[in-house]
Order: sequence, then C-alpha cells, then structure tokens
Amino acid sequence: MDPSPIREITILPGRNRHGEPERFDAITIRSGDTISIVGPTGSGKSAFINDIEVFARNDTATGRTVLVNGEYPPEEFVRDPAHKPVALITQNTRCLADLAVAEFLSMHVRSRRIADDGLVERTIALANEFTGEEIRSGARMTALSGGQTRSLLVADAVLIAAAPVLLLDEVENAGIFKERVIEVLRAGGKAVVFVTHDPLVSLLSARRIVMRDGAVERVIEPLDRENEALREALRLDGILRRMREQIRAGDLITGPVGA
Ligand SMILES: Nc1ncnc2c1ncn2[C@@H]1O[C@H](COP(=O)(O)OP(=O)(O)OP(=O)(O)O)[C@@H](O)[C@H]1O
Repeated sequence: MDPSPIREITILPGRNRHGEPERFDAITIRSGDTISIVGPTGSGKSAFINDIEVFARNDTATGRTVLVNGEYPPEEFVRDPAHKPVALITQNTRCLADLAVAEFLSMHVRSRRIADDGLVERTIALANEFTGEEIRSGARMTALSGGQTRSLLVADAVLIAAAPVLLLDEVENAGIFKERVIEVLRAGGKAVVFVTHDPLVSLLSARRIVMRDGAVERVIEPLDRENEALREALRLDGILRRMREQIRAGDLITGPVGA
C-alpha cells in the first residue's frame, strides 16, 4: 500500500557548528511553497536540504529532525526510491546510463508501472521549456550538457517521479530558465527548496531561510515588500540572458543594452 500523501514536512531545530541550539521553533513546508536557502559559503545551506533528503532524525551533523505530517516518516519514504517523496538535484547530479534520452525516460516510466504513452515526450518537452539548448529524444544521456541534464532531471522529477517536494542545490548557474522552473513547480503544487546564491531565485521565492555557522539564523517572509527589487532583478536578468545568448552566438554586443 502507498504511504499516505504528504501534507507537510516539518524541520525541527538542531545545533550550529559550535553545538549551540538553533533558535527557530519549526519550519513547515507545504505544497506550493517556494523557499530559498541563502547564506555565505560553508554556512550550512546544503546540509539543511540534505537533512530533508535523508529525513534526519537527530542523526546528521546538524542534529535536526524532519517529520512528515507531524510524524517520523515511514521507512519507504526514506529507503524506497519509488516512494521517496523528495527529489534532490544538485550541480553534481550526473547520469551514468549510456542510453538515449527517450530510452532512459521510458525505463523510468516502466519501472514505476505508469501506463501513459505520451509521458516521455511530455517530459522532454517540459525539460526544453527549462533550457535554451534543445534536448532531442535520440541524444545520449551522457552527452547532455550540465544545464540539459538538470533540466531533464527536474522535468523527470515533476512528471515521472511525481515527487511532491523538490530540493534544488544551486542548479541555476548552468543554463536553466529559473523563472520558468519556478512557475511550473508552483502551478503544479510542488514544494520547492532552492539552495541559491542567485538574487532573482531568492526574490522569486516566498520565504527565505538565512544560514550562518551551520544554523538557521532567520526566516524571512517578505510578502510584497520586495516587489520593486523583484521587478528590477527580472529586468536585469533579461538583459544578462540576452547578452549571454549573443555572446554564445559569437556576436559583438553593440548599441543600447537596457531595452
Ligand atoms: N550545524 C552543523 N554542525 C556541524 N557541521 C555542519 C553544520 N552545518 C553544516 N555543517 C558542515 O559544514 C560544512 C559546510 O556546510 P555546507 O556544505 O552545507 O555549506 P553551504 O552553505 O552549502 O556551502 P556552499 O555555499 O559553499 O555550497 C559541511 O561539511 C557540513 O556537513
């Protein structure tokens, strides 16, 4: 029998790097939530999402505990990839299967016993909404670029694994359209937690967790107080995106850039 659906994931405080207790009560993640984890290098951002990925029970370096629907999660959530409700995608996520993209996805569809003929094509189409470099169904998985691989794995996590919670560890640096990813995840009722150094991703998230010294230092919910900053970040991101494309295409960038 399938474990009951996830309503919420709760993170209970642990300790900072010096063994002192963290000063938050509990952080709850629900469907549709967008959360960014920010803070200096080495402040414990990845450790925070790794605690969620492994459903920590005071058994990791941070001493945090992660509950599902207010209880310790069932064993399948932790051990069985087919039931795991959390998908973690990092910059280092690589695919070792030497298969064509469509074969790889079909294998995943079959292993989950999903009867849906168009699912593989829809997954590739969704991945192509996330990346500017088109992924073709016949391409080898091992030949995809970093941005293509992560776009495909996000699309796979959304449509085939159907994970309700996505943890994305600094995936934005490598050729992914972050706005589109956030839009799709939000519309699909996913909860998404980003570890990020990118101001736009942080501003697009509804909540921001600030890490320092291995601990959660603050949880910020800006509501609409950052709307102006968000508008500006979107404008600047658009300029940078166009420049990146022109540079990649070998063009010389002349004339006004702010249009
Ligand atoms: N509360 C803690 N107690 C003890 N060790 C911790 C704690 N939090 C994080 N660490 C350890 O500190 C190191 C750095 O943490 P982490 O990789 O999570 O930082 P980060 O903010 O993701 O850094 P970067 O921005 O460079 O990716 C890791 O080895 C991690 O296991």
